[in-house]
Amino acid sequence: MTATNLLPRNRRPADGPSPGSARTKRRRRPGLMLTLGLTGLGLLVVLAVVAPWIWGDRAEELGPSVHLGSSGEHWLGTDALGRDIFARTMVATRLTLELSALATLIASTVGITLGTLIWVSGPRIRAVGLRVIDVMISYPAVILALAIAAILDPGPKACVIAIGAAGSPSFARLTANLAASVAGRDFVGSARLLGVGPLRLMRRHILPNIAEPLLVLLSVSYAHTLMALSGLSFLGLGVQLPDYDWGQLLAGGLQSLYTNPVEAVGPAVAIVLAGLSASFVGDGLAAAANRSRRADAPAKATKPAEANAAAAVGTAPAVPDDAVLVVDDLRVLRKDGTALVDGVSFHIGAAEIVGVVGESGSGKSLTAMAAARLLPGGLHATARTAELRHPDSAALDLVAPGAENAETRRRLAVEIGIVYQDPSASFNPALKLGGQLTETLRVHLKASRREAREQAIEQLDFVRLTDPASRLRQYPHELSGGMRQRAMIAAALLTRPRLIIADEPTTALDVTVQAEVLRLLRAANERDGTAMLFISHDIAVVGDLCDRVLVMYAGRLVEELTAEDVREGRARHPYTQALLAATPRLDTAAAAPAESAGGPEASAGEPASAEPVRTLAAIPGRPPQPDERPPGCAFAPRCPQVLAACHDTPPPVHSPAPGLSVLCHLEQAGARTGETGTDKPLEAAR
Ligand SMILES: Nc1ncnc2c1ncn2[C@@H]1O[C@H](COP(=O)(O)OP(=O)(O)OP(=O)(O)O)[C@@H](O)[C@H]1O
Repeated sequence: MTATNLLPRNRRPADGPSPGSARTKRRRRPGLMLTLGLTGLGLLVVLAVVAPWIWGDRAEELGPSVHLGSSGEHWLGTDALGRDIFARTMVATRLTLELSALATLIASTVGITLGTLIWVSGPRIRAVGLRVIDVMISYPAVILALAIAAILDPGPKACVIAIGAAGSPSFARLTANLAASVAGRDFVGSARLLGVGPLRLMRRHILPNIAEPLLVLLSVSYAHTLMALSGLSFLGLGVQLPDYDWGQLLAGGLQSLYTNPVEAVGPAVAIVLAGLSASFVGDGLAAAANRSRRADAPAKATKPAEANAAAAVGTAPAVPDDAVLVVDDLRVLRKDGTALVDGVSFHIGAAEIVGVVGESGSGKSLTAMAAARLLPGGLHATARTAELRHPDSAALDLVAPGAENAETRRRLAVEIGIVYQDPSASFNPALKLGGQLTETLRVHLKASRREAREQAIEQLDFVRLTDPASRLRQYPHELSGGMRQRAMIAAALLTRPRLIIADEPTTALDVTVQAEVLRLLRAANERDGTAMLFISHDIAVVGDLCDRVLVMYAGRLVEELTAEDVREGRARHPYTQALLAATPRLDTAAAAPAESAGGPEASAGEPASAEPVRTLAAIPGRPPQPDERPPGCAFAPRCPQVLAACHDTPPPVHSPAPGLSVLCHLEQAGARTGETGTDKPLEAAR
């Protein structure tokens, strides 16, 4: 395992060009291009407005001298009827720009709507829709426009429709693809939890965040449209006399190309300059966007295989009456049947904080997301029981297929609060904090604007954000990372939820802010009696904050123990022992080696002691991929205490006391001394 693999997702180096690569070089001077483009387009717009007033009469005035060359009176000569070509070129600016704008508007509106519909439809329609669009894009837009224009009657209306229709597939594909990439971000997950429907999700949360690349396409598309319209007019399919645009003028000029070439110069130069200006705006916007874009973390990739059965830790013998979340034999499966989370069972009582700890990829987040009905597309969950319980109403089934309805969404939104890992991805960057914080209260609790605002201020105050009222008017980027995470906690607390899921809420923060965030979570738990599922790589943090700790390895729970056991270092499973051994402690810490399972995460930010007392242990090797789990214990290849049985026999569950369980052959083999407990046969434990 490399050190990079061990890093949390938001700390891994992003894929992208190295400094000095070709792409980086092309990004230079976005400001200059943008300025040139905007200036050019600005001048053209001014010209379009004023030209008919200034040159309108002169452009229509017939003269005795036809096909005149360039002169002081007629800078660009005259046409076949003696009209001044410079004046006509200036006047044609308005019609040319108007028609191009109209066609671009049609292309973008139709395309974005189509892309949105494709994205919100089910996976099958989406796949077919994208395939059809790919085929349409593979035909040059001008050829498509020519075909459409030829079918319709020649004229500007036909051309605008033809070019608009031909340009729409590009917008549709970009919209659908960008929406898919933004859909995985935390704030979209939150919005889904809040019960926001797909169309509103698209309008409010996705479109504003993909506006930038769409804007770039808009400028580039405008340049192409202008060229295409001029081309169709030039071919006689576009603007018809007595009206004229630059394409029309160019067609007239080309008839006398050999006798009076200057006639073609004016419209040709105008077309090129306008096209270049629009392209510059597009390129400048793209370069500026590239510079500011944060690189996305690499996508997770796994290979198909068959699920591997094993005994389960955490099946508490007695679920308390006040349990808020009860999960029994939870599996999260890929479409091919591979279990990413395999047979996880646990419960969280009212006011209890349960920690889940494990290496990257062990299934912590998927377990949590399944509990909030927020699994990403392509995955589904099954369970013997997965319920959010409420003393006054029926339990909410968290995995039942087809249970999505308004009441389910409302209960999920109100009863579960989520705090994500990356504070910068937790809020929609395009919306002010106020609207985002008050949304759930207004939509699901029908609070008035004033009540929702007061609640938001109260929670922001609780998380110790200064001047909470003015924070509501700020955008997320105006807050520091720690402030954003505190605002996220405030957002999660707004409905006074029964359960908070905190998915590595401190991993992206520096060590002082981490401590503050942990204090706030504890305070919220004490104030409201909120149950909490707290996920972390860091077993020391989990031991400090939580009441009970679940240890996950390769998609399964391998040990359940009390936080006191964690603090005292009383782990039974060799994996938990290794995590503890790899965790620096303020009283005994030494530097952690890079190749350790808990090492880099656990040691981040911890001060090393001047007097190293013990060396932190490393766990060689890496966890298996979900489809490569061995038939026996998944930890066996890395286990320092491995037995022969570990390699090919699934380990049994051993429960030495209520609330304590461990999935390990060592317990049954009597390899430990002085322990008491009940070994369950494998079948009984499942
Ligand atoms: N959308 C997905 N499609 C397919 N596989 C996925 C998906 N999301 C996660 N996985 C896989 O499921 C397994 C568990 O992932 P999960 O994100 O729950 O792990 P984790 O313990 O939370 O890791 P981390 O600490 O890095 O967030 C991993 O092998 C991961 O590659």
